[in-house]
Amino acid sequence: MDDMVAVRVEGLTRTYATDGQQVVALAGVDAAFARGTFTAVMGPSGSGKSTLLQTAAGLDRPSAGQVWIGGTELSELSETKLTELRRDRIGFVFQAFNLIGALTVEENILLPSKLAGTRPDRQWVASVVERVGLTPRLSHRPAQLSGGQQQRVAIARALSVRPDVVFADEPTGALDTETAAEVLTLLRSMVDEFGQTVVMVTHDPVAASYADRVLVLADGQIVRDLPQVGAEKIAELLASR
Ligand SMILES: Nc1ncnc2c1ncn2[C@@H]1O[C@H](COP(=O)(O)OP(=O)(O)OP(=O)(O)O)[C@@H](O)[C@H]1O
Repeated sequence: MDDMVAVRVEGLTRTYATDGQQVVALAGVDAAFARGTFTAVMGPSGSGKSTLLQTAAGLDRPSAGQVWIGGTELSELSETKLTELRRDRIGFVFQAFNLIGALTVEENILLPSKLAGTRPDRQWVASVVERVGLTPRLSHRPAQLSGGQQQRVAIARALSVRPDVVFADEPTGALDTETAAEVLTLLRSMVDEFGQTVVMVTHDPVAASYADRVLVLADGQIVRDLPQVGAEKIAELLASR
């Protein structure tokens, strides 16, 4: 496996059986995500974006096809190994922040290392915390923070283990425009300054305009794979389908 590739999926297929009917959520997707890049995954509701993210992140098993995180192929892994891989090598950022209210900001950020029983790289964590602007807030609890600040905690937590990839599912969906721009600028800087890899599902062409690459899904397939073309052009492309 190419060292420059953070995530690769091949023939990724996910079908669901509901009421005796087969729903094809992903219909054989092939894609590679290079290290140090920021990709936006777009497409209409029901096109398979969340399913792509969930299967690529090892949260859900595909019906067929393969996923590699770094050099590791996931289908052979036991549930325990898969859980460890998710914890140690993948960062997650969700629309709803998903922080633990009873823990401080610092404890939330260090939680993945704590769960792994590993010693965090303090210098790395400090530089991430500094970059997201949370150094003065480390002893606060999530409820004492604004939505944008909470999402910055989630970003710092996702990056704390220096993952192979950060998967973000509508990370700005719950934020106002200005706060969303701050969060997207931060994700962008994590890629540019820290060489991290981000794959982000979004409905918002402006959010997608922060990425290097835009993948558009329709009916469980990639129908467009574009370099960054700007928010206006992205909105046009989505409307033309
Ligand atoms: N657990 C499930 N059981 C049955 N069908 C499902 C399940 N999860 C997803 N699907 C179906 O798979 C298809 C793709 O869903 P998915 O959530 O990946 O789309 P999406 O592009 O993320 O949509 P949205 O933008 O609305 O979140 C849809 O037709 C959906 O109804």
